[in-house]
Amino acid sequence: MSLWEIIKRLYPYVLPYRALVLATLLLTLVGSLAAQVNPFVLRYTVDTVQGLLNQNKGLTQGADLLLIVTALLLGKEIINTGIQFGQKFYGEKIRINVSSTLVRDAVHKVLSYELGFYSDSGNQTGKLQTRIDRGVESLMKLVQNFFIDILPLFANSIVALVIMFMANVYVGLVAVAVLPVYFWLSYRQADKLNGTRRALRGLREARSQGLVNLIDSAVVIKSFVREDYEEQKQAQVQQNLQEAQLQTRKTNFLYDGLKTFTEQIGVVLIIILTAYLVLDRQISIGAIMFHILLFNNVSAPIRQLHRIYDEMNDALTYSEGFFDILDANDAVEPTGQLLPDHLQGTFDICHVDFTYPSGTQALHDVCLTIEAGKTTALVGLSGAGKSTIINLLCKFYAPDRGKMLLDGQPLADYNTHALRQQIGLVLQKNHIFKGTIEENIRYGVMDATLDQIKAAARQAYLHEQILELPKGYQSDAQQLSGGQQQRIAIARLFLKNPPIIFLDEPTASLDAIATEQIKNSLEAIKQGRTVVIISHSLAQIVDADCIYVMKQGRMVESGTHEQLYDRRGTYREIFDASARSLNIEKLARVMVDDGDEVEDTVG
Ligand SMILES: Nc1ncnc2c1ncn2[C@@H]1O[C@H](COP(=O)(O)OP(=O)(O)OP(=O)(O)O)[C@@H](O)[C@H]1O
Repeated sequence: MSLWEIIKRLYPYVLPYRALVLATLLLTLVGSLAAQVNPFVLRYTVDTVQGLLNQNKGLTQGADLLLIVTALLLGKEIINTGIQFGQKFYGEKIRINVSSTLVRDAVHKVLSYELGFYSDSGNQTGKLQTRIDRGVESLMKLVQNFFIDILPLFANSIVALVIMFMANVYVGLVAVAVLPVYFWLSYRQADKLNGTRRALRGLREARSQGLVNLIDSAVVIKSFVREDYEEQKQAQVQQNLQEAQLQTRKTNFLYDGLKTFTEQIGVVLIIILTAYLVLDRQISIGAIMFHILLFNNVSAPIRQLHRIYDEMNDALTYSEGFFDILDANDAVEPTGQLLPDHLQGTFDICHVDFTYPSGTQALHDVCLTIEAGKTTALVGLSGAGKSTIINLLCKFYAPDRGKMLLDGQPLADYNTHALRQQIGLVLQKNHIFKGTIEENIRYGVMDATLDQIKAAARQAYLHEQILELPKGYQSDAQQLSGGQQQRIAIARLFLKNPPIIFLDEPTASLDAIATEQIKNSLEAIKQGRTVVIISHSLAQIVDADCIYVMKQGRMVESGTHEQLYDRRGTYREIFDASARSLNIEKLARVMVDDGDEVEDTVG
């Protein structure tokens, strides 16, 4: 991305603050004029003092001069303070406002993208965050540099140079002659440092990320006694950081020294030339200080040049990745117009193929019907493609080929948000937001009352456990056990109360008692709704109205439990393996010996 392209992209963001921009530019102009007051005052002072001395006049006659000079310098300083404040404040205001609009836009865009966007290798959680942070940070450095460094410093420099030329062309030429050397040194410095600041930041992030990972992985590290290994890994990162820091410092000290040396050569040349001109009676003695101070103003921005150049490079590098996020219009979730007002809830899936963005083909020519008001179970070994079917039914992804209909209408035609309002989804591992239990359950219906939340928690067999916590519903939800978090997700479902329910291993992390309780609760909510359930637990699927069996992305069998059992195919294989793993024969014998009803338990 070129600098011009970046400016064009930033233009609409800066446009609403054009009044501020104009005010900043005006202040810059006034500030650059005010910065030249000192040389004039000093020249006037030296020349007047010299005149007084020549006339053998002393302190009494010079008192007026001191008063005038004091008033001038103080007045200028007061004005300058105001100008600098205004300039920095307005510059910062533009920067802060533009940066928050950029972040808002990025968040809005990211939320509007389909799931496939997040699974792209460059967009995974941490990377996306880094791209947004770095992009905005570097763009804002550019805006800040422009208003706070580049504009004021260069305006000062140009005004000072013009004044030098106007006062004396030869002195002006000497000042200009030093500049190319100065520019060249700054360019070399920036070139040497090119990327090192970026590398340094990367290493610092790696170090702090490493520490975070250490804490997250503490249990595994300790259980495998890998403390020494992890320490060495961290030490290596620290060593790289140390070397990069030293290298940066060395380059900076060297080039800063060379630049100061060049500047001093400029000062010496100006002193020699102006002294010669004074002795030749071409200019007054005050002009020596006058030119030296002006030269100082000319060289000031160039001292910052290598930093500005480097930060500009950063903006060029990172802004591209950031604007890519804003521009990923292909990834925006497609949304249909059809409103699912009177849904029956019959899904027809015909000859569907689906491939994840990573290239894994998860479904091959899949056909199934999910009948309205009935419970359909999906069974199959790990990786068979069961969850993928739910992903497609929720419109998280679109199929590569084949038809997907809901109540006879293409699923793609339904308004995505309205459709998802009608669907309740409970997964094997459910996300719990940072916040209280109440807030987490409320996610199901944002304006639910506390009583409604409690009722949902009761249905999910969570209420009693919440009451035992010191802070009750205000406890931190992320501190709950896996099983309790699962019940929060189920409570969200009860609160939302949708006509279509997808359950992907809903009781996976629950203990036996909780599983039984939740199973009963889910039985109640299933009534009259379209339910799709995925479960490795036989107890959850044997009662389903229809069971579909999947193998390696294909639908291989379907029917009721009894039909599939008799067929002695894949379902029977899975069923027998599950029975063996549960040691069901022994359990049954124990229960028979105990005189219990076996049939109820074995199903
Ligand atoms: N987000 C994803 N990106 C890429 N590939 C994926 C993604 N999710 C699943 N897959 C792949 O798709 C295939 C089907 O996965 P899916 O999760 O649908 O299986 P499943 O039958 O639900 O398995 P399990 O019972 O273990 O949950 C697998 O090969 C899996 O690796």
